[in-house]
Amino acid sequence: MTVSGGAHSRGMTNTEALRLDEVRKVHGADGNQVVALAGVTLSLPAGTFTAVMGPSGSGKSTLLQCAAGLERPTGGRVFVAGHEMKGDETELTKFRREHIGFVFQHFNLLPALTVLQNVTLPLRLAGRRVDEARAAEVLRAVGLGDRLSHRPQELSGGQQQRVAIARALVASPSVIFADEPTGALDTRSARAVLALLQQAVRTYGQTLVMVTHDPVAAAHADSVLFLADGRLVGRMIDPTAEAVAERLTHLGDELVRKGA
Ligand SMILES: Nc1ncnc2c1ncn2[C@@H]1O[C@H](COP(=O)(O)OP(=O)(O)OP(=O)(O)O)[C@@H](O)[C@H]1O
Repeated sequence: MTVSGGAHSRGMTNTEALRLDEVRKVHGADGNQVVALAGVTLSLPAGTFTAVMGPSGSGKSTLLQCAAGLERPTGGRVFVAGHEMKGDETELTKFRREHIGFVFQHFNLLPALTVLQNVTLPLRLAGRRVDEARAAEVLRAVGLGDRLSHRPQELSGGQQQRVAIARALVASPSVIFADEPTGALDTRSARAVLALLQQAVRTYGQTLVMVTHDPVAAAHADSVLFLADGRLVGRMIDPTAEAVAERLTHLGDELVRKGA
């Protein structure tokens, strides 16, 4: 299946933020190979929020890693904001620093740095001008304006994840990739983080791709892509948690019937 996002329903521009052309990823050596991605083609417009779902082992993390330039595909091509992601490790690192933001399940904040320093670190690493006033403004927007000089361990899990979101937003990347961003949070903090991610897309026009196992989290996205056996097998626009859960159950049934 090929997925192509149309003009966005809220009237956003249809600039392409992410494109994958027949992306394949094979892990392991000859004789012991696992096909994690079996040729994925998709196009996501800028300013959209996309969730990626599928059974365990269906290739979600691999898709995210390849799309974000953290893993090299075995075949196919990845374009971010019209630029093909290619080159040696140094070029890829530079490309990621300029174009890609990350939000991880376990926040990945540096414990020795303050909240403000954590948020400005990607700009420093990229050799970009550090505008502390803007960083503080983004931290205020995520509800942490009074925590700038705190260390991550002085914050709750939900607050730490909001710092990580501010860190991703401050660099204005072409795409933010979030891997199970609410996986380590209680329900209430998860809801706040999801609302914030949604706001980043709706208010700032950020493009966001989120891997999740949770239909409630996926329902915050504009559309959900379903993966099975390393292939895109479906797409749902304007998802509800119930509809996503039902689609996932049927996906599981289909795989059981096929003997996967
Ligand atoms: N480094 C690796 N070496 C070998 N096989 C791998 C490697 N990484 C992933 N795989 C395999 O590739 C397939 C896809 O894995 P991936 O982690 O992308 O799935 P996933 O959908 O994210 O799973 P989960 O929901 O359990 O996190 C699986 O069969 C997995 O075992």
